[in-house]
Amino acid sequence: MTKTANTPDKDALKRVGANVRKRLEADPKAYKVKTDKAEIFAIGGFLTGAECQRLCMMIDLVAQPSELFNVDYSTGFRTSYSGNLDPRDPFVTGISRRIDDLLGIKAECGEAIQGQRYMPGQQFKPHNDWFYTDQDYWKAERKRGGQRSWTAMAFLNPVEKGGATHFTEVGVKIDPKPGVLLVWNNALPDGTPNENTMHAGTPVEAGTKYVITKWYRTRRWG
Ligand SMILES: O=C(O)CCC(=O)C(=O)O
Ligand SMILES: [Fe+2]
Repeated sequence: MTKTANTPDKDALKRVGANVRKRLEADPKAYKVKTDKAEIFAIGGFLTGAECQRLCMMIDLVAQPSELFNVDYSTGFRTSYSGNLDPRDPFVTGISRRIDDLLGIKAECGEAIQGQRYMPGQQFKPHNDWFYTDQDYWKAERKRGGQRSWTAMAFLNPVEKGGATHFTEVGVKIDPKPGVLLVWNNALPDGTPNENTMHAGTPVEAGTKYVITKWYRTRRWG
């Protein structure tokens, strides 16, 4: 078998990686994390304070234990509460479009925005957002959009203590700061999954942590 056959969506991941990279590198608001292991960018002030507050309220309405209500493929160590935001809500649609525009990825490739809330002691242990294509779940995911390309994640509130996003292989910890959007390429420039994107939501020690995440597929999602 060829390498491409072993790495589904490789060419598409390579193409979207290059497009998004070019766009972010030309964006003065996007700060690139200084590492050659992964493509990670931070955009400060992506969401206003009012938008963050509204999103936190919406998350409280939909949040359910992540491990019970979401098929979590990559880890059994996700103790936060989470839930999808209603994609038909005009406010949610607006936020979603802004993320699509920032990255220049077609809206149809984006999954529904997921909200997540961590209380003290809760965490999301180290995992990759890309799918392991040798696992059973891949049979379904292959047909509903395929491999994940980029991830966008925004912090919505200040956390009293803990709750940093830790890229364990890169060795970078990003403290929650409301309105900051993190985006990263789950693939390498050649379109293969990047093991160095392993990351964790470290335990919240005091306070509550709210985030939204939007994962993009290489093809139309759903
Ligand atoms: O909460 C975090 O810092 C990480 C969240 C995360 O890894 C995800 O939503 O995929
Ligand atoms: Fe993740």
